[in-house]
Amino acid sequence: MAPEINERATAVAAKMGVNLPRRAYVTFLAGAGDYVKGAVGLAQGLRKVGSAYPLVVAVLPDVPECHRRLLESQGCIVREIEPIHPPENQTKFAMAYYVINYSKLRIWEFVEYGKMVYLDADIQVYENIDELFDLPDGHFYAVMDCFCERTWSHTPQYRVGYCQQCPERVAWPAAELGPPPSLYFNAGMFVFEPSIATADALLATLKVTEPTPFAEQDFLNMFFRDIYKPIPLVYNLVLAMLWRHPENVELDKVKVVHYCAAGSKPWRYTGEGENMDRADIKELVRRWWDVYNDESLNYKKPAAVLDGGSVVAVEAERRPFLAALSEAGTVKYIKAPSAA
Ligand SMILES: O=c1ccn([C@@H]2O[C@H](COP(=O)(O)OP(=O)(O)O)[C@@H](O)[C@H]2O)c(=O)[nH]1
Ligand SMILES: OC[C@H]1O[C@H](O[C@@H]2[C@@H](O)[C@H](O)[C@@H](O)[C@H](O)[C@@H]2O)[C@H](O)[C@@H](O)[C@H]1O
Ligand SMILES: [Mn+2]
Repeated sequence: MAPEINERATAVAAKMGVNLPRRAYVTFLAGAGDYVKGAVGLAQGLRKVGSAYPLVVAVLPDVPECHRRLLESQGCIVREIEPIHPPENQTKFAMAYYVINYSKLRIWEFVEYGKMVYLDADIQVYENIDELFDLPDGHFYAVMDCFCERTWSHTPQYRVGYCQQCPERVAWPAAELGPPPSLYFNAGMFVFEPSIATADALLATLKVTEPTPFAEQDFLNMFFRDIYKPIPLVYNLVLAMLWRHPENVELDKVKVVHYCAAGSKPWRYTGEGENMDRADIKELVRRWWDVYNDESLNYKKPAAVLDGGSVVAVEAERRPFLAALSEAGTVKYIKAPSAA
């Protein structure tokens, strides 16, 4: 079912006193730069795989009007969020711009949705992953990260060569360093349940938590440690896995690709940078551009539009689902507007 119909079905069902669990994908956009291409590509990718749920884009105030209109023209639901700044301190973030990523935490306030799947804007979805919404409530689902890239050089695990992706390669030196680190997820993709109580607890805890190099990713790992459940790597292929742990990757089974390795953002890709001249990276970048450039994936206005609270369907697009609702008198068919 197209996301718009799903949205409207939920709205109509709610009017009938039936509460369908509202579900949506959500991404985060900051600044006036080129990450908007990532968000547009993600909207098209989700459409290409037939996702039943809409894409919400949480935008910081510095996202320009033209980028918001562009996202809406691609069927996205644009929601402005207030920035979140971490406590002042001298932390050197792994990437200076990571400081803006704390604002991602605002998505817990999107309580009009019962369950959401967060995806970074540098992620692309190549196979339908709607099944993630059916994972049992009460847990935080995400894919385990890798500690082998230089971005981890500040950590003890990097220094001793330990990685959770292959704990048998170098055993954790418990005698010297105490218990091994808990399972740690990449925060570019996760399944969560919005809640004001959780949003308040996140903000209150952040106020008294020292920022660390991986910013909100470190913070989320600390906050959700007790309910974190790893999900298969097919849901978030952190590109470095291709050269750090190829034995853990079956590329033809991967559903979601996360272009987070330095130099791999498709809209900035030049082929320069470590590992960027690999054939698999070139192919994944090409696939991203195939979706981004596919005009047939552009958003088409839905057949059913809300008109002052009731669902009005355009005759030309009589759809079984809407026809059923029209029997129930909840949908009124109107003549298809003549082509402008
Ligand atoms: O200038 C920026 C930088 C980051 N982001 C958002 O913040 C997310 C996290 O940053 P990034 O993906 O670059 O981090 P990485 O996964 O590469 O470490 C991005 O995917 C975007 O959704 C953004 O919108 N504008
Ligand atoms: O703000 C911290 C960011 O931390 C994560 O990115 C990292 C992490 O994956 C490392 O393991 C990689 O080595 C590194 O390349 C990559 O950038 C998230 O993808 C991103 O959404 C965001 O939370
Ligand atoms: Mn990312």
